[in-house]
Amino acid sequence: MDDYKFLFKVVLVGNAGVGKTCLVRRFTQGLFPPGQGATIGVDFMIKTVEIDNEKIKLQIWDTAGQERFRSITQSYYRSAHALILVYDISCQPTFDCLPDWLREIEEYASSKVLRVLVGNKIDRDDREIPTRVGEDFAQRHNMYYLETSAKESDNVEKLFNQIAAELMEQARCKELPRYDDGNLQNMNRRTTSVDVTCCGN
Ligand SMILES: Nc1nc2c(ncn2[C@@H]2O[C@H](COP(=O)(O)OP(=O)(O)OP(=O)(O)O)[C@@H](O)[C@H]2O)c(=O)[nH]1
Repeated sequence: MDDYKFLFKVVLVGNAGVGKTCLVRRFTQGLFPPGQGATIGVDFMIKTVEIDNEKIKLQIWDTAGQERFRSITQSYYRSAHALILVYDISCQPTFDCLPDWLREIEEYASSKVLRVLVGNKIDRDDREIPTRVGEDFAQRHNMYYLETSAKESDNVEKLFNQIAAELMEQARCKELPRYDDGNLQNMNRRTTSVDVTCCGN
């Protein structure tokens, strides 16, 4: 029996190879897939989480980073409740492309979408983008910020659970709650609500 109270759509975007598929697989299946091939078009997975005794179903859309799939992936932005923009902390070009991704998001996503910037692969010792630089970028663009490792499972549960909690709170209160545990940094209060699919209504 599919007894969830909320259904939220979360879409991951970002350059090819930054680890979007690995983040999704880590969260939904608890594994770090070996020899992960590039995503073709769009893929999706489901996971139900429980927050404050409420079941929240997350429909997680994993988009291809490769340019040639861009027209397909753009069509998935519109219905997203949250967008996770991923870069690789050990690969400067993936960070340099963030403004291009933001332009895409602005053009194709809802203005109400919850936007989260994620610096992935923090297990690597060849970091090129300091945490502070990622945080600054997120703050300037009104995004949450979190660093993760899909490989080591660092902050992956936290990323999706915080998004679920935040969206649920927005859906309930029609505005952002006070956010004081510091888990997702650079929080800027938003006063918008999201259109939420809620099976209880
Ligand atoms: N060290 C390390 N490697 C990672 C991590 N996440 C992903 N990778 C590696 O990065 C490569 C690309 O991972 P994917 O998850 O396929 O990247 P993607 O963003 O989905 O790529 P596209 O599907 O082409 O858009 C793979 O070789 C992964 O093993 C991580 O947290 N740490």
